[in-house]
Amino acid sequence: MTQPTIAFIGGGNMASAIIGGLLKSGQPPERLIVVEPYEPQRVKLQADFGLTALAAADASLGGAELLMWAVKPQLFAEAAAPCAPYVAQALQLSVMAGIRSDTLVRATGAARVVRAMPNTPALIGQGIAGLYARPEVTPADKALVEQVLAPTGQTLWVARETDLDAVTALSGSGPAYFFYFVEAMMDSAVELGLSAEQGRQLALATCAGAAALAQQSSESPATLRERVTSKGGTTYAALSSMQADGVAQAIQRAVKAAQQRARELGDEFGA
Ligand SMILES: NC(=O)C1=CN([C@@H]2O[C@H](COP(=O)(O)OP(=O)(O)OC[C@H]3O[C@@H](n4cnc5c(N)ncnc54)[C@H](O)[C@@H]3O)[C@@H](O)[C@H]2O)C=CC1
Ligand SMILES: O=C(O)[C@@H]1CCC=N1
Repeated sequence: MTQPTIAFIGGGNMASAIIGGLLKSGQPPERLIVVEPYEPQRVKLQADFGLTALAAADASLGGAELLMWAVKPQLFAEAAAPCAPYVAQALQLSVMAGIRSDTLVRATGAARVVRAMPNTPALIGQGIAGLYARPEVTPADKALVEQVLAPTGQTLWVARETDLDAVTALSGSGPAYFFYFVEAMMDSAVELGLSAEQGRQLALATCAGAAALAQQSSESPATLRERVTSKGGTTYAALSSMQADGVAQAIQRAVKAAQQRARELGDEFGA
């Protein structure tokens, strides 16, 4: 596939993860445009990627086939206004949480819009991004989006835009749930007399190993859990304690709270 010209509006964490992956996969840096108003971040982009970032939108955006929106949702309207004169013909790809595609269409005048919900393991090429395409998006557009995101990890298309709120709650925010669990494991390690570093090593190796086992095994996570749980043994004691504390229900309530907040963000910024 020929390499498209891609413009990023916002050159922060998420954009940098995607730019890093693109460059590694052979995208020529001269076909990347980044609009980034924060000077120290422009200097960093230059140092890390050899890119020259623009301080503000200009007519060079008109040469981009793909416009990638990677600003905070609160700043989208402000960021979009100066870009709008140049970008209506391009395919739009937004990673912004809570900016609905209708809002993007209104702000840019573009019809072809894909929304993505990535997650931070994208930084090491092990993310997963949920994707939603408006009906105007062509199969070639979808292939381009997959090509651009491939270096950051897996992709998963959803049929309805509202499904992205669930994706946000599962995999967008999910890394934070996992880190929270690891933090709690590390605190327990210290309480049990191990050092924090020993706790970190044991907790992370266990979680990484368990995740890899679950991915590679043909058995369900429930069956794999049962295999660890000897009757009357230590795991049984721990899982019974979790069950008595309603841990599964607490996780389900937390994920629903994230989904609800994603909906609210859409209402807030789509008005
Ligand atoms: N961090 C995460 O786990 C995830 C973040 N996202 C979404 O990605 C988007 C970007 O997030 P991050 O990269 O973490 O934020 P960030 O704050 O690292 O990057 C945003 C960048 O936009 C720049 N910016 C501010 N005003 C601008 C303007 N008017 N024009 C152009 N650029 C402007 C900022 O200087 C900053 O460098 C957000 O909308 C967020 O919802 C999506 C999935 C996961
Ligand atoms: O917390 C947030 O709103 C963003 C979206 C998913 C991860 N971070």
